[in-house]
Amino acid sequence: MVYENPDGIRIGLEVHVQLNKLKTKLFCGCSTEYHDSEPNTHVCPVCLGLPGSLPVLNEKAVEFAIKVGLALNCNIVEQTQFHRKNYYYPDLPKNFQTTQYDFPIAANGKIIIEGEDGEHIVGITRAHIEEDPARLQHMGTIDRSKGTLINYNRSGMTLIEIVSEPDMRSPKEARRYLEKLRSILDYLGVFDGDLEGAMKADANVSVFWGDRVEVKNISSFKGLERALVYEIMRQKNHIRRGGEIVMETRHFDEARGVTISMRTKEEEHDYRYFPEPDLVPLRVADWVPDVRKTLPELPDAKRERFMEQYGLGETHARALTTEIKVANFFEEVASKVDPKDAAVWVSDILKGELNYRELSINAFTVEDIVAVVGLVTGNKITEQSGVEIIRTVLDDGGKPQDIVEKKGLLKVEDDIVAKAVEEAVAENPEAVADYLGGKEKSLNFIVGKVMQKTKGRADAREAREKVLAKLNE
Ligand SMILES: Nc1ncnc2c1ncn2[C@@H]1O[C@H](COP(=O)(O)OP(=O)(O)OP(=O)(O)O)[C@@H](O)[C@H]1O
Ligand SMILES: [Mg+2]
Ligand SMILES: [Mg+2]
Repeated sequence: MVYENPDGIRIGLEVHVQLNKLKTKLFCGCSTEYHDSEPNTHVCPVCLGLPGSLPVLNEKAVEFAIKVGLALNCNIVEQTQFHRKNYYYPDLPKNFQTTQYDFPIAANGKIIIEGEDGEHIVGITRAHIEEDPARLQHMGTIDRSKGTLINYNRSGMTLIEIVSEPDMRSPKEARRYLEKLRSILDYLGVFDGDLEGAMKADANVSVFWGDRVEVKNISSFKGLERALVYEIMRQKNHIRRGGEIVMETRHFDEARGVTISMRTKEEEHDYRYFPEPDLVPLRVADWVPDVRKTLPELPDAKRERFMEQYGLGETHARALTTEIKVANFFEEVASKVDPKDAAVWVSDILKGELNYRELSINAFTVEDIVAVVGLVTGNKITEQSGVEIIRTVLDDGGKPQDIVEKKGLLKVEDDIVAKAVEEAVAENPEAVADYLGGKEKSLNFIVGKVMQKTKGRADAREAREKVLAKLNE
Protein backbone atom coordinates (compact mmCIF):
# COMPACT_ATOMS: atom_id res chain seq x y z
CA MET A 1 0.00 0.00 0.00
CA VAL A 2 1.35 3.38 -0.93
CA TYR A 3 -0.14 6.48 0.60
CA GLU A 4 -1.02 8.98 -2.13
CA ASN A 5 -1.51 12.12 -0.02
CA PRO A 6 -4.27 13.41 -2.32
CA ASP A 7 -4.58 16.81 -0.61
CA GLY A 8 -0.87 17.56 -0.76
CA ILE A 9 -0.60 17.87 2.99
CA ARG A 10 2.77 18.67 4.50
CA ILE A 11 3.39 19.01 8.20
CA GLY A 12 6.66 20.01 9.84
CA LEU A 13 7.08 20.32 13.59
CA GLU A 14 9.26 22.54 15.70
CA VAL A 15 9.48 20.88 19.06
CA HIS A 16 10.93 22.61 22.09
CA VAL A 17 12.24 20.20 24.64
CA GLN A 18 13.23 21.41 28.06
CA LEU A 19 16.23 19.51 29.37
CA ASN A 20 14.82 19.57 32.88
CA LYS A 21 17.07 16.77 34.12
CA LEU A 22 19.97 19.23 34.14
CA LYS A 23 20.63 20.52 37.66
CA THR A 24 21.19 24.15 36.70
CA LYS A 25 20.03 26.54 33.98
CA LEU A 26 21.79 27.13 30.65
CA PHE A 27 23.82 30.20 31.49
CA CYS A 28 23.67 30.54 35.29
CA GLY A 29 23.74 28.46 38.45
CA CYS A 30 20.03 28.77 39.28
CA SER A 31 18.42 25.46 40.14
CA THR A 32 16.08 23.89 37.59
CA GLU A 33 13.77 22.53 40.26
CA TYR A 34 11.27 25.35 40.25
CA HIS A 35 8.15 23.45 39.32
CA ASP A 36 6.73 23.41 42.84
CA SER A 37 8.13 26.80 43.87
CA GLU A 38 6.64 30.23 44.26
CA PRO A 39 6.92 32.42 41.14
CA ASN A 40 10.16 34.35 40.67
CA THR A 41 12.16 32.51 43.31
CA HIS A 42 14.64 30.71 41.03
CA VAL A 43 16.18 33.75 39.41
CA CYS A 44 19.42 35.74 39.29
CA PRO A 45 20.71 38.71 37.26
CA VAL A 46 21.74 36.40 34.40
CA CYS A 47 18.43 34.64 33.82
CA LEU A 48 16.54 37.84 34.48
CA GLY A 49 18.61 39.41 31.72
CA LEU A 50 19.73 42.39 33.80
CA PRO A 51 22.20 44.78 32.17
CA GLY A 52 25.84 43.91 32.80
CA SER A 53 25.27 40.26 33.65
CA LEU A 54 27.32 37.72 31.73
CA PRO A 55 26.37 34.19 30.68
CA VAL A 56 28.48 31.13 31.54
CA LEU A 57 27.63 28.10 29.42
CA ASN A 58 26.47 24.92 31.17
CA GLU A 59 28.82 22.19 29.91
CA LYS A 60 26.39 19.40 30.74
CA ALA A 61 23.70 21.09 28.63
CA VAL A 62 25.94 20.87 25.58
CA GLU A 63 26.66 17.24 26.36
CA PHE A 64 22.93 16.46 26.63
CA ALA A 65 22.25 18.28 23.35
CA ILE A 66 24.91 16.23 21.57
CA LYS A 67 23.36 13.10 23.02
CA VAL A 68 19.96 14.10 21.64
CA GLY A 69 21.48 14.93 18.26
CA LEU A 70 23.18 11.54 18.04
CA ALA A 71 20.01 9.71 19.08
CA LEU A 72 18.19 11.49 16.23
CA ASN A 73 20.82 10.26 13.77
CA CYS A 74 22.13 13.78 13.19
CA ASN A 75 25.57 15.00 12.29
CA ILE A 76 27.13 16.95 15.13
CA VAL A 77 28.68 20.22 14.05
CA GLU A 78 32.44 20.65 14.44
CA GLN A 79 32.22 24.02 16.07
CA THR A 80 29.11 25.67 17.37
CA GLN A 81 28.26 29.24 18.13
CA PHE A 82 25.47 31.15 19.86
CA HIS A 83 23.51 33.99 18.29
CA ARG A 84 21.18 36.67 19.55
CA LYS A 85 17.65 36.56 18.19
CA ASN A 86 16.27 40.00 18.82
CA TYR A 87 12.69 40.68 19.76
CA TYR A 88 10.82 42.83 22.20
CA TYR A 89 8.51 41.03 24.57
CA PRO A 90 8.25 40.87 28.37
CA ASP A 91 9.11 37.18 28.55
CA LEU A 92 12.70 38.19 27.75
CA PRO A 93 13.71 41.49 29.38
CA LYS A 94 17.12 41.65 27.69
CA ASN A 95 15.28 41.86 24.35
CA PHE A 96 17.02 38.96 22.71
CA GLN A 97 17.02 35.23 23.06
CA THR A 98 20.36 33.48 23.13
CA THR A 99 19.99 30.73 20.58
CA GLN A 100 21.85 29.11 17.71
CA TYR A 101 21.59 30.11 14.09
CA ASP A 102 23.91 28.98 11.34
CA PHE A 103 25.87 26.49 13.45
CA PRO A 104 23.22 24.48 15.26
CA ILE A 105 24.71 21.75 17.40
CA ALA A 106 23.08 18.99 15.30
CA ALA A 107 21.63 18.67 11.79
CA ASN A 108 20.49 16.26 9.07
CA GLY A 109 18.97 13.47 11.14
CA LYS A 110 15.95 11.28 10.89
CA ILE A 111 13.32 9.47 12.91
CA ILE A 112 11.41 6.41 11.77
CA ILE A 113 7.70 6.43 12.55
CA GLU A 114 4.75 4.20 11.85
CA GLY A 115 3.33 6.07 8.89
CA GLU A 116 0.12 5.86 6.86
CA ASP A 117 1.75 3.20 4.69
CA GLY A 118 4.10 1.44 7.08
CA GLU A 119 7.51 2.67 8.17
CA HIS A 120 7.97 6.30 7.28
CA ILE A 121 11.09 8.39 7.61
CA VAL A 122 10.83 11.94 8.91
CA GLY A 123 13.89 14.08 8.35
CA ILE A 124 15.30 16.16 11.18
CA THR A 125 16.47 19.45 9.74
CA ARG A 126 18.36 20.56 12.81
CA ALA A 127 18.42 20.65 16.59
CA HIS A 128 19.76 23.66 18.37
CA ILE A 129 20.24 24.87 21.94
CA GLU A 130 18.46 27.95 23.23
CA GLU A 131 17.25 29.49 26.44
CA ASP A 132 13.65 29.21 27.58
CA PRO A 133 11.92 32.55 28.10
CA ALA A 134 9.75 33.40 31.13
CA ARG A 135 6.24 32.11 31.50
CA LEU A 136 3.47 34.58 30.82
CA GLN A 137 0.20 33.98 32.54
CA HIS A 138 -2.62 35.78 30.80
CA MET A 139 -5.61 36.66 32.93
CA GLY A 140 -8.32 35.25 30.74
CA THR A 141 -7.67 34.23 27.16
CA ILE A 142 -4.63 35.37 25.20
CA ASP A 143 -6.64 37.46 22.74
CA ARG A 144 -8.79 39.15 25.38
CA SER A 145 -6.66 39.41 28.51
CA LYS A 146 -7.01 42.19 31.11
CA GLY A 147 -3.46 41.74 32.30
CA THR A 148 -0.53 39.39 32.29
CA LEU A 149 1.64 38.03 35.09
CA ILE A 150 5.24 36.99 34.47
CA ASN A 151 7.08 34.15 36.18
CA TYR A 152 10.81 34.18 35.50
CA ASN A 153 11.54 30.83 37.16
CA ARG A 154 11.51 29.19 33.76
CA SER A 155 13.64 31.77 32.05
CA GLY A 156 17.12 30.54 31.21
CA MET A 157 16.15 26.87 31.30
CA THR A 158 17.88 24.84 28.59
CA LEU A 159 15.76 24.10 25.56
CA ILE A 160 16.57 22.18 22.46
CA GLU A 161 14.48 23.09 19.47
CA ILE A 162 14.16 20.10 17.19
CA VAL A 163 13.01 21.10 13.72
CA SER A 164 11.67 18.46 11.36
CA GLU A 165 11.36 18.48 7.61
CA PRO A 166 7.74 18.87 6.38
CA ASP A 167 7.62 15.12 5.88
CA MET A 168 4.44 14.23 7.75
CA ARG A 169 1.38 13.75 5.60
CA SER A 170 -1.45 13.61 8.11
CA PRO A 171 -2.31 14.68 11.65
CA LYS A 172 -1.89 11.07 12.70
CA GLU A 173 1.65 10.94 11.38
CA ALA A 174 2.45 14.18 13.19
CA ARG A 175 1.21 12.65 16.41
CA ARG A 176 3.22 9.49 15.85
CA TYR A 177 6.30 11.59 15.23
CA LEU A 178 5.82 13.50 18.47
CA GLU A 179 5.23 10.28 20.39
CA LYS A 180 8.34 8.73 18.92
CA LEU A 181 10.39 11.77 19.72
CA ARG A 182 9.19 11.74 23.30
CA SER A 183 10.00 8.07 23.57
CA ILE A 184 13.58 8.60 22.38
CA LEU A 185 14.10 11.53 24.76
CA ASP A 186 12.66 9.47 27.59
CA TYR A 187 15.25 6.76 26.90
CA LEU A 188 18.07 9.30 26.94
CA GLY A 189 17.23 10.43 30.47
CA VAL A 190 17.59 14.09 29.54
CA PHE A 191 14.11 15.18 30.47
CA ASP A 192 11.05 14.31 32.47
CA GLY A 193 8.20 14.55 30.01
CA ASP A 194 5.58 14.73 32.73
CA LEU A 195 6.71 18.11 34.03
CA GLU A 196 4.84 21.21 32.95
CA GLY A 197 6.45 22.77 29.87
CA ALA A 198 8.74 19.80 29.18
CA MET A 199 7.74 19.50 25.56
CA LYS A 200 6.01 22.00 23.33
CA ALA A 201 5.32 21.81 19.66
CA ASP A 202 4.62 24.39 16.98
CA ALA A 203 3.00 22.75 13.99
CA ASN A 204 3.57 24.02 10.46
CA VAL A 205 1.03 22.83 7.97
CA SER A 206 0.15 23.40 4.35
CA VAL A 207 -2.29 21.87 1.87
CA PHE A 208 -2.12 21.31 -1.89
CA TRP A 209 1.66 21.74 -1.68
CA GLY A 210 1.14 25.41 -0.77
CA ASP A 211 2.51 27.88 1.77
CA ARG A 212 2.64 27.00 5.44
CA VAL A 213 0.73 28.30 8.43
CA GLU A 214 2.29 27.91 11.86
CA VAL A 215 0.10 26.85 14.76
CA LYS A 216 1.40 27.63 18.25
CA ASN A 217 0.32 26.71 21.77
CA ILE A 218 -0.07 23.00 21.32
CA SER A 219 0.32 21.22 24.62
CA SER A 220 -0.57 17.56 24.14
CA PHE A 221 -0.49 14.75 21.61
CA LYS A 222 -4.23 14.88 21.30
CA GLY A 223 -4.13 18.68 21.03
CA LEU A 224 -1.65 18.41 18.15
CA GLU A 225 -3.85 16.05 16.21
CA ARG A 226 -6.98 18.13 16.82
CA ALA A 227 -5.29 21.41 15.93
CA LEU A 228 -4.03 19.94 12.67
CA VAL A 229 -7.34 18.36 11.68
CA TYR A 230 -9.01 21.71 12.22
CA GLU A 231 -6.34 23.73 10.46
CA ILE A 232 -6.26 21.47 7.40
CA MET A 233 -10.03 21.71 7.09
CA ARG A 234 -9.90 25.49 7.49
CA GLN A 235 -7.23 25.86 4.80
CA LYS A 236 -9.08 23.63 2.37
CA ASN A 237 -12.35 25.47 2.90
CA HIS A 238 -10.60 28.81 2.52
CA ILE A 239 -9.07 27.75 -0.81
CA ARG A 240 -12.36 26.26 -1.99
CA ARG A 241 -13.98 29.66 -1.45
CA GLY A 242 -11.33 31.27 -3.62
CA GLY A 243 -9.11 32.42 -0.78
CA GLU A 244 -5.34 32.25 -0.60
CA ILE A 245 -3.21 30.90 2.22
CA VAL A 246 -0.67 33.40 3.49
CA MET A 247 2.16 32.64 5.89
CA GLU A 248 0.87 33.46 9.32
CA THR A 249 1.06 32.43 12.94
CA ARG A 250 -2.10 31.04 14.49
CA HIS A 251 -2.91 30.13 18.05
CA PHE A 252 -4.66 26.89 18.97
CA ASP A 253 -7.56 27.47 21.34
CA GLU A 254 -7.67 24.12 23.09
CA ALA A 255 -11.05 24.68 24.72
CA ARG A 256 -12.81 25.58 21.49
CA GLY A 257 -10.73 23.32 19.26
CA VAL A 258 -10.07 26.08 16.72
CA THR A 259 -7.04 28.03 15.52
CA ILE A 260 -7.07 31.83 15.65
CA SER A 261 -4.94 34.19 13.61
CA MET A 262 -2.34 36.00 15.74
CA ARG A 263 -0.05 37.77 13.33
CA THR A 264 1.53 37.42 9.94
CA LYS A 265 4.69 35.37 10.17
CA GLU A 266 7.78 37.37 11.04
CA GLU A 267 10.60 36.99 8.56
CA GLU A 268 14.04 35.93 9.54
CA HIS A 269 15.53 39.37 8.96
CA ASP A 270 13.07 40.79 11.50
CA TYR A 271 15.10 39.07 14.20
CA ARG A 272 18.41 40.70 13.27
CA TYR A 273 20.40 37.62 14.24
CA PHE A 274 24.00 38.32 15.15
CA PRO A 275 26.72 36.35 16.95
CA GLU A 276 26.54 36.47 20.73
CA PRO A 277 29.63 38.47 21.71
CA ASP A 278 29.54 37.26 25.33
CA LEU A 279 30.08 33.59 24.41
CA VAL A 280 33.02 32.28 22.43
CA PRO A 281 32.53 29.73 19.62
CA LEU A 282 32.73 26.23 21.01
CA ARG A 283 34.53 23.32 19.38
CA VAL A 284 32.51 20.22 20.17
CA ALA A 285 33.82 17.72 17.61
CA ASP A 286 36.17 16.17 20.17
CA TRP A 287 33.35 15.55 22.65
CA VAL A 288 31.35 13.39 20.31
CA PRO A 289 33.06 9.98 20.69
CA ASP A 290 32.69 10.06 24.48
CA VAL A 291 29.08 11.18 24.36
CA ARG A 292 28.31 8.48 21.81
CA LYS A 293 29.46 5.89 24.34
CA THR A 294 26.75 7.04 26.75
CA LEU A 295 23.92 6.35 24.27
CA PRO A 296 21.58 3.64 25.54
CA GLU A 297 19.77 1.05 23.44
CA LEU A 298 17.04 3.13 21.77
CA PRO A 299 13.34 2.24 21.23
CA ASP A 300 13.69 0.77 17.70
CA ALA A 301 16.59 -1.45 18.68
CA LYS A 302 14.91 -2.53 21.88
CA ARG A 303 11.70 -3.39 20.02
CA GLU A 304 13.65 -5.59 17.59
CA ARG A 305 15.44 -7.28 20.45
CA PHE A 306 12.21 -7.93 22.36
CA MET A 307 10.74 -9.62 19.30
CA GLU A 308 13.81 -11.77 18.82
CA GLN A 309 14.75 -12.54 22.41
CA TYR A 310 11.28 -13.03 23.87
CA GLY A 311 9.37 -14.09 20.76
CA LEU A 312 6.94 -11.18 21.08
CA GLY A 313 4.71 -9.94 18.29
CA GLU A 314 5.28 -6.46 16.91
CA THR A 315 2.31 -4.92 18.77
CA HIS A 316 3.46 -6.15 22.16
CA ALA A 317 7.07 -5.27 21.48
CA ARG A 318 6.05 -1.77 20.44
CA ALA A 319 3.78 -1.18 23.42
CA LEU A 320 6.41 -2.44 25.82
CA THR A 321 9.24 -0.30 24.48
CA THR A 322 7.61 3.12 24.24
CA GLU A 323 8.62 4.04 27.76
CA ILE A 324 11.95 2.97 29.16
CA LYS A 325 10.45 2.36 32.61
CA VAL A 326 7.88 -0.03 31.17
CA ALA A 327 10.52 -1.81 29.10
CA ASN A 328 12.71 -2.36 32.15
CA PHE A 329 9.73 -3.50 34.20
CA PHE A 330 8.77 -5.99 31.52
CA GLU A 331 12.28 -7.43 31.32
CA GLU A 332 12.32 -8.02 35.06
CA VAL A 333 8.97 -9.79 34.91
CA ALA A 334 10.07 -11.79 31.86
CA SER A 335 13.08 -13.08 33.79
CA LYS A 336 10.71 -14.66 36.31
CA VAL A 337 7.75 -15.96 34.29
CA ASP A 338 7.18 -17.03 30.69
CA PRO A 339 7.96 -13.90 28.61
CA LYS A 340 4.80 -14.30 26.52
CA ASP A 341 2.65 -14.37 29.67
CA ALA A 342 4.65 -11.41 30.94
CA ALA A 343 3.87 -9.50 27.73
CA VAL A 344 0.14 -10.18 27.95
CA TRP A 345 -0.11 -9.27 31.60
CA VAL A 346 2.11 -6.19 31.52
CA SER A 347 1.11 -4.80 28.15
CA ASP A 348 -2.54 -5.75 27.71
CA ILE A 349 -3.80 -5.91 31.26
CA LEU A 350 -1.64 -3.97 33.71
CA LYS A 351 -0.97 -1.05 31.37
CA GLY A 352 -4.67 -0.79 30.60
CA GLU A 353 -5.55 -0.62 34.28
CA LEU A 354 -2.79 1.93 34.90
CA ASN A 355 -3.81 4.14 31.98
CA TYR A 356 -7.40 4.10 33.12
CA ARG A 357 -6.26 5.46 36.48
CA GLU A 358 -3.66 7.80 34.94
CA LEU A 359 -0.92 6.04 36.87
CA SER A 360 2.60 5.19 35.74
CA ILE A 361 4.23 1.78 35.94
CA ASN A 362 5.79 2.81 39.28
CA ALA A 363 2.39 2.32 40.85
CA PHE A 364 2.82 -1.46 40.61
CA THR A 365 5.64 -3.79 41.60
CA VAL A 366 7.34 -6.53 39.60
CA GLU A 367 6.85 -8.83 42.57
CA ASP A 368 3.07 -8.37 42.55
CA ILE A 369 2.59 -8.92 38.84
CA VAL A 370 4.83 -12.00 38.98
CA ALA A 371 2.62 -13.31 41.80
CA VAL A 372 -0.55 -12.72 39.79
CA VAL A 373 0.84 -14.36 36.64
CA GLY A 374 2.04 -17.31 38.75
CA LEU A 375 -1.41 -17.79 40.26
CA VAL A 376 -3.12 -17.73 36.87
CA THR A 377 -0.67 -19.91 34.97
CA GLY A 378 -0.51 -22.29 37.94
CA ASN A 379 -4.24 -22.69 37.48
CA LYS A 380 -4.96 -21.47 41.03
CA ILE A 381 -7.15 -18.56 40.01
CA THR A 382 -9.00 -17.56 36.87
CA GLU A 383 -7.77 -14.83 34.55
CA GLN A 384 -10.71 -12.73 35.62
CA SER A 385 -9.60 -13.05 39.25
CA GLY A 386 -6.10 -12.03 38.19
CA VAL A 387 -7.50 -8.82 36.76
CA GLU A 388 -9.52 -8.29 39.91
CA ILE A 389 -6.40 -8.61 42.05
CA ILE A 390 -4.59 -5.99 39.97
CA ARG A 391 -7.53 -3.63 40.35
CA THR A 392 -7.67 -4.22 44.08
CA VAL A 393 -3.95 -3.62 44.55
CA LEU A 394 -4.25 -0.35 42.62
CA ASP A 395 -7.41 0.87 44.32
CA ASP A 396 -7.11 -0.42 47.88
CA GLY A 397 -3.55 -1.70 48.21
CA GLY A 398 -2.61 -5.09 49.61
CA LYS A 399 -0.69 -8.12 48.40
CA PRO A 400 -2.02 -10.55 45.75
CA GLN A 401 -1.85 -13.59 48.06
CA ASP A 402 -3.82 -11.83 50.82
CA ILE A 403 -6.39 -10.59 48.33
CA VAL A 404 -6.86 -14.13 47.01
CA GLU A 405 -7.62 -15.31 50.53
CA LYS A 406 -9.71 -12.37 51.60
CA LYS A 407 -11.88 -12.52 48.49
CA GLY A 408 -11.88 -16.31 48.27
CA LEU A 409 -10.60 -16.27 44.69
CA LEU A 410 -8.97 -19.67 44.64
CA LYS A 411 -10.46 -21.69 41.82
CA VAL A 412 -12.89 -24.29 43.02
CA GLU A 413 -11.79 -27.89 42.75
CA ASP A 414 -12.70 -29.85 39.66
CA ASP A 415 -15.20 -32.11 41.43
CA ILE A 416 -17.11 -29.11 42.77
CA VAL A 417 -17.44 -27.74 39.23
CA ALA A 418 -18.45 -31.17 38.03
CA LYS A 419 -21.12 -31.36 40.74
CA ALA A 420 -22.42 -27.90 39.83
CA VAL A 421 -22.63 -28.94 36.17
CA GLU A 422 -24.49 -32.06 37.15
CA GLU A 423 -27.00 -30.05 39.20
CA ALA A 424 -27.42 -27.28 36.63
CA VAL A 425 -28.23 -29.78 33.91
CA ALA A 426 -30.60 -31.74 36.13
CA GLU A 427 -32.43 -28.66 37.40
CA ASN A 428 -32.98 -27.06 33.98
CA PRO A 429 -34.49 -29.67 31.70
CA GLU A 430 -36.16 -27.06 29.51
CA ALA A 431 -32.93 -25.28 28.73
CA VAL A 432 -31.30 -28.62 28.02
CA ALA A 433 -34.10 -29.57 25.65
CA ASP A 434 -33.89 -26.17 23.93
CA TYR A 435 -30.16 -26.55 23.46
CA LEU A 436 -30.46 -30.05 22.10
CA GLY A 437 -33.21 -28.73 19.83
CA GLY A 438 -30.74 -26.30 18.31
CA LYS A 439 -31.08 -23.20 20.52
CA GLU A 440 -27.41 -22.38 21.04
CA LYS A 441 -28.18 -19.61 23.52
CA SER A 442 -29.54 -21.99 26.11
CA LEU A 443 -26.00 -23.22 26.65
CA ASN A 444 -25.05 -19.83 28.07
CA PHE A 445 -27.98 -20.05 30.44
CA ILE A 446 -26.81 -23.37 31.83
CA VAL A 447 -23.20 -22.18 32.10
CA GLY A 448 -24.53 -19.13 33.95
CA LYS A 449 -26.18 -21.45 36.46
CA VAL A 450 -22.88 -23.27 36.99
CA MET A 451 -21.12 -19.96 37.61
CA GLN A 452 -23.83 -19.02 40.10
CA LYS A 453 -23.46 -22.28 41.98
CA THR A 454 -19.67 -21.89 42.18
CA LYS A 455 -20.01 -18.18 43.10
CA GLY A 456 -18.09 -17.19 39.98
CA ARG A 457 -14.95 -19.02 41.02
CA ALA A 458 -15.11 -21.59 38.28
CA ASP A 459 -13.26 -20.77 35.09
CA ALA A 460 -16.05 -19.81 32.67
CA ARG A 461 -14.37 -21.48 29.72
CA GLU A 462 -13.82 -24.71 31.63
CA ALA A 463 -17.38 -24.65 32.93
CA ARG A 464 -18.64 -24.28 29.39
CA GLU A 465 -16.58 -27.21 28.19
CA LYS A 466 -17.84 -29.36 31.05
CA VAL A 467 -21.48 -28.48 30.35
CA LEU A 468 -20.99 -29.30 26.67
CA ALA A 469 -19.40 -32.61 27.53
CA LYS A 470 -22.26 -33.41 29.87
CA LEU A 471 -24.91 -32.52 27.27
CA ASN A 472 -23.20 -34.59 24.62
CA GLU A 473 -22.94 -37.65 26.83
N1 LIG B 1 5.18 24.16 3.01
C1 LIG B 1 5.33 23.72 4.23
N2 LIG B 1 4.31 23.06 4.84
C2 LIG B 1 4.41 22.63 6.10
N3 LIG B 1 5.50 22.81 6.86
C3 LIG B 1 6.54 23.48 6.32
C4 LIG B 1 6.52 23.95 4.99
N4 LIG B 1 7.70 24.55 4.75
C5 LIG B 1 8.43 24.44 5.87
N5 LIG B 1 7.75 23.81 6.84
C6 LIG B 1 8.17 23.50 8.21
O1 LIG B 1 8.20 24.70 8.95
C7 LIG B 1 9.16 24.61 9.99
C8 LIG B 1 10.03 25.85 9.98
O2 LIG B 1 10.71 25.95 11.18
P1 LIG B 1 11.95 26.87 11.45
O3 LIG B 1 12.32 26.79 12.88
O4 LIG B 1 13.01 26.51 10.45
O5 LIG B 1 11.52 28.33 11.02
P2 LIG B 1 10.47 29.38 11.58
O6 LIG B 1 9.20 28.76 11.94
O7 LIG B 1 10.42 30.40 10.52
O8 LIG B 1 11.21 30.01 12.82
P3 LIG B 1 10.79 30.20 14.35
O9 LIG B 1 11.68 29.25 15.08
O10 LIG B 1 11.10 31.59 14.63
O11 LIG B 1 9.34 29.86 14.51
C9 LIG B 1 9.92 23.32 9.77
O12 LIG B 1 9.46 22.33 10.65
C10 LIG B 1 9.58 22.96 8.33
O13 LIG B 1 9.57 21.56 8.10
MG1 LIG C 1 11.78 27.37 14.83
MG1 LIG D 1 8.41 28.37 13.76
